[in-house]
Amino acid sequence: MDRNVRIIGVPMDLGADRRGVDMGPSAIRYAGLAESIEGLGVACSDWGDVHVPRPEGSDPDAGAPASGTAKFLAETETVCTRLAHEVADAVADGDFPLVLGGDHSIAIGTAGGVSRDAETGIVWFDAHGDFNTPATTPSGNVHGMGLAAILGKGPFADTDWAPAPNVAEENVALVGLRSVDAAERPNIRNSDVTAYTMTDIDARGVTEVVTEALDVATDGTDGVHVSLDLDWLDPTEAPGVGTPERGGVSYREAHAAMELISERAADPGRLASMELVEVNPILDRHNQTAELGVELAASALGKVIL
Ligand SMILES: NC(=[NH2+])NCCC[C@H](N)C(=O)O
Ligand SMILES: [Mn+2]
Ligand SMILES: [Mn+2]
Repeated sequence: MDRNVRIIGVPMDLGADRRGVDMGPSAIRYAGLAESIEGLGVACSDWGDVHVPRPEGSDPDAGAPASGTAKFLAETETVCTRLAHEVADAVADGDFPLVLGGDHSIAIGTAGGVSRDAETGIVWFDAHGDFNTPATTPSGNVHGMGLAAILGKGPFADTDWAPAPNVAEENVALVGLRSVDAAERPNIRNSDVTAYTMTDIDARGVTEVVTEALDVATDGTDGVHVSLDLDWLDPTEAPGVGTPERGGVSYREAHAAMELISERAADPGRLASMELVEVNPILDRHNQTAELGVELAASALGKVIL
């Protein structure tokens, strides 16, 4: 990593059903994130947390579109707008934003900030598509809608805060899909994002799939945002997540993917930003999932075995 890393925490849990994911940033810091980055010879500064309102006293239906459901959408807008400013500031200062969630709804803020003045591709590592809209969501949870919001799908098209300013659908790759809701499936199929399921990884291996995903995200863009939902990994490796799904990638496959990202982190199409989301310490075992997040971030930022 050729830039200073700027850590930005977002203790957000309003986009998910399971409380506790708001403690993710603390758990990841406690697992030694800054020390691990500095150990690579990369300068690192921790800018603390973006303020997140408490759910108590908030009206979950405020801000929801006229048709459909999206819980705490008004608060999500506030948090993501703040985060987008923080991320855009970091980029303008020449720093590399490393965002710690929080639930995956915060990706709307990260993507909005990093793409403010730059064409940005996204590699979205996730068991889920996060491609629901308020019209198709089975849960009303915005963490299942983040990617659709970034791409301005459904009612998100009519908002000025959700669609990322410079992200083209053609430059978005989903990697590791294995849980897609029935009504979410056509949203993905009818879009121009490239989706790699676990079946693709079974058949072709993680190296080939991630190499191709990076081709998608770097083609004609200024940089790539890596959005890493820890439920991308198998729950045996990452038990501390709110929506675990069996059949995820292994520990070694995850490192292989991050090492590929690091190799491709040079201009053009360089690594622009990264986020670690969905770490829930209440559901974790001895902070295993937060520690894994730290390890994977280090691999993405240049850590090698030898
Ligand atoms: N970022 C996540 N963990 N998303 C899980 C989404 C689960 C489900 N598809 C929903 O929309 O409610
Ligand atoms: Mn997920
Ligand atoms: Mn997700």
